[in-house]
Amino acid sequence: MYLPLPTPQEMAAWDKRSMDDFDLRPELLMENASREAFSQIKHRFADLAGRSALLFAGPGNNGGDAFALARHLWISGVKVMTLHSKRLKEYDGASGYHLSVLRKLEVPYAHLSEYNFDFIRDVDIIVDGLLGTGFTGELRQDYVDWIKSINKMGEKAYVISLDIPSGIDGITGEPSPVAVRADDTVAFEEAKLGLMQPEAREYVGCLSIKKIGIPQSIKHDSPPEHYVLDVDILDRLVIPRRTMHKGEGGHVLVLGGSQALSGAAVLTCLGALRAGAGLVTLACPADLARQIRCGWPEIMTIPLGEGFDWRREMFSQLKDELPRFDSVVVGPGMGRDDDTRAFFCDYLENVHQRTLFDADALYFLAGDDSLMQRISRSSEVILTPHPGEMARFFHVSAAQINQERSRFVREFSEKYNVNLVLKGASTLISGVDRHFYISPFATSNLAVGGSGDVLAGIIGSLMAQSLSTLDAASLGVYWHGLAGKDLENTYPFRGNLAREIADILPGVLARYKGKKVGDRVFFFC
Ligand SMILES: NC(=O)C1=CN([C@@H]2O[C@H](COP(=O)(O)OP(=O)(O)OC[C@H]3O[C@@H](n4cnc5c(N)ncnc54)[C@H](O)[C@@H]3O)[C@@H](O)[C@H]2O)[C@@H](O)CC1
Ligand SMILES: Nc1ncnc2c1ncn2[C@@H]1O[C@H](COP(=O)(O)OP(=O)(O)O)[C@@H](O)[C@H]1O
Ligand SMILES: [K+]
Repeated sequence: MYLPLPTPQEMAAWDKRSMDDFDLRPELLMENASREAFSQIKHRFADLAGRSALLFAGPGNNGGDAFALARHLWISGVKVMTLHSKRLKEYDGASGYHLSVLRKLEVPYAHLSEYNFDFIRDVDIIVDGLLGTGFTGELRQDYVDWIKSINKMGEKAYVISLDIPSGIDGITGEPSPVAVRADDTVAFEEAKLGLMQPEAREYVGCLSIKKIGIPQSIKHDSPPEHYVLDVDILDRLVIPRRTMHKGEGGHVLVLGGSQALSGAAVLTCLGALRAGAGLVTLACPADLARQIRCGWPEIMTIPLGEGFDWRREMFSQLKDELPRFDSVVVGPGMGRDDDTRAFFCDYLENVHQRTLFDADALYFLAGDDSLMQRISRSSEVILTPHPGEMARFFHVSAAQINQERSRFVREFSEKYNVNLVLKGASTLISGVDRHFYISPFATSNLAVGGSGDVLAGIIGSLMAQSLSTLDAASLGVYWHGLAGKDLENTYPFRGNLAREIADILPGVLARYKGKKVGDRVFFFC
């Protein structure tokens, strides 16, 4: 449901405790790691004998993984050349041990700085064991050159990165300044946080997570801060009882829409209905409600006041009705004028405890901290900003938010203690439990106007179906991402409508729920 995403520091602490508390020798963990990488290569090449492999071994334990892997390839009849970044005598510990075995087997090796890549004609397999979780800062120039050579040769060869593509920052996922472009990355024990960041996507290739024997109790005692959502989050949705009635599906109230932006509110309602809400009611200015009712018979409406504009006094019409709804989504297409703001302020005085704030509601909240104070520490409310909306809370640009997504989300959570969904590729969710949950999906098919309105409807619907707010957010973000990914098949060049995201929700759920994907991160190819 939630796969751990340790930072390099968290991972190093687990490694250390395995050795200190359980006497697990690093040579053993390295052997396990290399065997897992070996089985991934075997999965790609039916017959390994006679193939050629070039292994890049860096100065640390990542290099040691490459030495151990070189042995497995050699024994399988692969023509192996191992390139090491340090002088042979400088290798010690587990890496030194695996190197010594390699030398006894007389596996060919050469010092990287003395090796001329011009001699390489064709190579089948390139192993990137240059740098793993011990990589920090910017790459040294010789590493930049080696990585560029790997990428050049990789245009015609299969490239596998051990643990993480060399050059990728283990936290931010950014190439620093270049990184290996892998076909496969085999992450040892757990995927490192950087691998899930959008910046890392084009380098990681297919990601698989392979256990190397770190005791569960260690991970349990020192859990990481970040997790990635996995496909079995869909199991939170149970098959509906045949005898259920619509009231059991939950009743969502949407407060949104304005003359210029009626579509946003409709898309939210549609998202809620397609995500299984039994009933969806849209409350909006009366003339707008009349228009929407004509086109959308499935959406119930509460026409407020008269005309097309929101007014403060309209809230009195709604106030006593609020308790009959199971959740409320407020903001999509609502508009930002002063009268709308006044209505919104009145709503905040009487806020439904299961409220999702999106779009224009976020605009009002970001502009006035006293409004945020009214909902802060409400464990069941949720805010769903995109980076631009998040930026307003911090008086920075959307680009700055995207550069340090976790930091801003952490600061927001510490200040207000509410649930938050920071949208965009690799959407980040933070619950009042202070953990971070990352969506594995980066897909341009979701980057279309109205897509976020649909998401708000999905999460609102799940909140109305009695999931906890955090589960509703996690499941909603995953389901929405899955729909976007599925649309890639039909619309590889985009062009899908936001309403199509909503329309395929029940279908993708039926197709993917319960699907076993083993140790491969779903759709991370
Ligand atoms: N017990 C363990 O610690 C295990 C570690 N394993 C492997 O070991 C890796 C971590 O090993 P290490 O901690 O030795 O780290 P690395 O193998 O990533 O190497 C770290 C070394 O890289 C060099 N380096 C760091 N930043 C650099 C930069 N900007 N430019 C050039 N060189 C730089 C430094 O010499 C540093 O000592 C993991 O990613 C994994 O592949 C696995 O073998 C499993 C067990
Ligand atoms: N490249 C992408 N990969 C994954 N999800 C994306 C991507 N681009 C946009 N999204 C998702 O699409 C939705 C867009 O929401 P938003 O920006 O609020 O749009 P709108 O206001 O038009 O509805 C969000 O859920 C966001 O996470
Ligand atoms: K690597």
